[in-house]
Amino acid sequence: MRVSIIGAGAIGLLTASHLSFQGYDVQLITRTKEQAEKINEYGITLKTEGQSRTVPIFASNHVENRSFNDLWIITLKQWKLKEFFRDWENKTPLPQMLFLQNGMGHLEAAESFFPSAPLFAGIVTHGAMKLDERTVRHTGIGEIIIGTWKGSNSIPLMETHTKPFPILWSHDILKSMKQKLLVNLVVNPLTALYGVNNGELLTRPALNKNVYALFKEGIMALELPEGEWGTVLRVIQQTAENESSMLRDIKQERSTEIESITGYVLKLGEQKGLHLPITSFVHQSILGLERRGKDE
Ligand SMILES: NC(=O)C1=CN([C@@H]2O[C@H](COP(=O)(O)OP(=O)(O)OC[C@H]3O[C@@H](n4cnc5c(N)ncnc54)[C@H](OP(=O)(O)O)[C@@H]3O)[C@@H](O)[C@H]2O)C=CC1
Ligand SMILES: CC(C)(CO)C(=O)C(=O)O
Repeated sequence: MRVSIIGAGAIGLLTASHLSFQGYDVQLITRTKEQAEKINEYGITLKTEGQSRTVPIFASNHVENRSFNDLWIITLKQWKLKEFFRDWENKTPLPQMLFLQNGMGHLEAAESFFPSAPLFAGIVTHGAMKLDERTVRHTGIGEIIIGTWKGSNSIPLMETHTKPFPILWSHDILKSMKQKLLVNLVVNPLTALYGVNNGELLTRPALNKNVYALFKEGIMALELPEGEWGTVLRVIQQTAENESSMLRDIKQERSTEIESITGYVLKLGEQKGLHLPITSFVHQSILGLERRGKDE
């Protein structure tokens, strides 16, 4: 199967190297020509605990042989998706597309831009950190869960339960997305506000209380059961050493995905007439930090 991965950041590099190990014919689409040249010359180096493996991958800063691709995996940040949608709107034929973003709302947007393309939603519970243009560290072993969003029920990637890169198929992807949204609602803004790794949310008792308070608002808005606390704890433990993607964005003074995570939950709460003061507080706080680099 020929797979193009759009976006060579942490998740793009991680996914490209593992799919290549699994035997897929992978093409990686970078934003810059320089990054593509580096990857073509030296390959991708994947670092895990005590191990380092390099794999040759073909990279380019534009999509080549569009019609011969079986699948595109989009690993751009949420705020880059609009540009991607506009670039490919009204262009046919389009291959199957799998979106791996955190947050919600992007699949509805994709559907309106690509009404005839088969769309898949995916959630990622791995932790990954891009160390340089061609090197990624797998900081937490999780899984990728995929489900149909629109148009096709055939699995775009083979299901595999093998660690360190399991790919699982969900028949209720919306539920899986809500569960992941709950994790990101709690972990991402709090780690970004306190400047701590994911694991410290649990090991510092004072922070732990805030994690739980935010979780309570989240399950109310998303109509999820109290038992989801176990899911939140499991992902935090699996990615304990990881800096959340939002913490990294704040540190690097980039935009965050706050609107697709906390903003989405606040809108949902508003529609349901719910009072979500802690969610609202962290939303405003992240917006404040996000603007800091831009305004000063
Ligand atoms: N990292 C993690 O541990 C996890 C991340 N996720 C989610 O996965 C998604 C991706 O995150 P992550 O990989 O960390 O983000 P990164 O910022 O590391 O990667 C995004 C990549 O997209 C590239 N890009 C931007 N514009 C274009 C373009 N026009 N064409 C091609 N590439 C482009 C960026 O390039 P450049 O840097 O050159 O601008 C960057 O390399 C997010 O939604 C995130 O929330 C989910 C779970 C865990
Ligand atoms: C799973 C988790 C919380 C890993 O850090 C993540 O999704 C992120 O950082 O955005």
